[in-house]
Amino acid sequence: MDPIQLWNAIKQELRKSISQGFSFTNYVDTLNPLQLVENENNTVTLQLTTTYEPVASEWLDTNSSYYQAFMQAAMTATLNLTGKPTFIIPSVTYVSPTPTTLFDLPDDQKSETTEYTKNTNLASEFVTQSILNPEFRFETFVSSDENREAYAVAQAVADKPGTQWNPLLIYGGVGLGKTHLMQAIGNKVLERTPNANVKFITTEDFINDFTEALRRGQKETEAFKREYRSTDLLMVDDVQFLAGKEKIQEEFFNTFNAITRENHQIVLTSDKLPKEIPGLEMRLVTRFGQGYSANITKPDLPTRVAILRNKSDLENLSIPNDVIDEIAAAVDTNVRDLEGVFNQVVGKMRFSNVPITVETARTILETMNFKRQRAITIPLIQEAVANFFNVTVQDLNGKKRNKEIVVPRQIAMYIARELTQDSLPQIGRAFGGKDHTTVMHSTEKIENAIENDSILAEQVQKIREELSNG
Ligand SMILES: Nc1ncnc2c1ncn2[C@@H]1O[C@H](COP(=O)(O)OP(=O)(O)OP(=O)(O)O)[C@@H](O)[C@H]1O
Repeated sequence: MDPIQLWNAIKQELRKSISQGFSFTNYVDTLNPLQLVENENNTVTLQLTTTYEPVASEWLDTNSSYYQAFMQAAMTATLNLTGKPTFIIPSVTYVSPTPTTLFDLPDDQKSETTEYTKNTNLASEFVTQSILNPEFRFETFVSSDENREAYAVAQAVADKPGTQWNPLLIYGGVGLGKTHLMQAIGNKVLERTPNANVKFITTEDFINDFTEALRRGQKETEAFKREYRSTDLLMVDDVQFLAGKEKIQEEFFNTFNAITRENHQIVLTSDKLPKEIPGLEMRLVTRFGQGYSANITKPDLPTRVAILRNKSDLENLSIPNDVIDEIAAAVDTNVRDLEGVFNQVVGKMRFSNVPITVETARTILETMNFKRQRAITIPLIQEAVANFFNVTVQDLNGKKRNKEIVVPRQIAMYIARELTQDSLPQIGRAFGGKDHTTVMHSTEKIENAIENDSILAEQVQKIREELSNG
């Protein structure tokens, strides 16, 4: 097979699964076929090159949607070309372009890349380049009760960065849309002010960049500082990973101060409130809390249905309502999982002739280990804890202060915090209208006690198992 002919056939297939515009232009059209290499295990590697480093790193990730889409497309393309599907593996290598950064591209190519966040002209080559996902916009985010506050304040920040809500901290469990909302701010700011110095990075990038700068010496450390501190909008994902890293926290603190001093904007995400992150220095806890902290919780069933419907409309697909209901009812973990199942269903629609019915959806759900399962709710936790300690649910929700009741109540609150997405005030209300500070105090107490009390740790574990076994 000729690599160029093969690549063109694969590209044609990829056009159907990778959204047109930015994604296709950057992640597919910028690749050039080099050669085909046959491997020992009957697979063939298609070597491709790109002059964009971020594109190459995205293709390195075998879990990325581009990589997955490629595998499917290659099967169909080889089937069309040769009559039998062949297992083709993409291998994308970065080659240095003559113009050295995306921003040195000729003007006619610049417009295609404007959605890349612009780093400063000073961009040191070891500092992580920031890329925004162009699909993470306010328009593609389904706003519901669980994220309404975060959505509203994110829009306010995008409209007037560096004014009132600084920093904005978006916190909540995995896969609930924190990064999406954060990048929506970046995309909006860049749309209005294309020259703004907007930087999106993960906490891990910050740690790696700083460590690398230190390793390289003083000049590079200065360059690192200049680059990070001169941003107009700095977005840092997953700041809980700063925990326990003193030197990094010090640098982060200084970066934070330098940016906010200039009235430039910082947006952070975290899996919990800063004061609940063990090993985060008090001065950072205070700084992170000085702007606005907005929580995102797990979407309920109607929201999950709305998210799937929205995705299906955006991609111009006609997925039957009962299929959407089936998926939404079974996948109650987070939006990322919901999208994972949705993509499988879309893949089935595109690559096989099987009609998408509730039955097909169920098979997909089963292979992905999702079945209509009972969600762990606060009432279920209360019931399990009450049975375990031989007290009543009324006791847990009441006001009695004797140890036999107080400890199970604290354990129930602790497990509710751990296994549900409910916020502290929601948990407080479910326990007979207790204040959120009582819930916080109780969960901290159990969290600390568990470390030294193996009996307590075992009791909590048994209740967890009881709950997950249903
Ligand atoms: N309300 C929503 N509307 C539309 N899409 C959503 C919504 N919430 C999440 N998503 C989608 O779900 C996926 C996961 O979201 P995202 O990456 O923002 O999660 P996260 O909270 O940052 O997770 P993590 O903590 O694991 O980084 C993304 O593809 C995002 O677009």
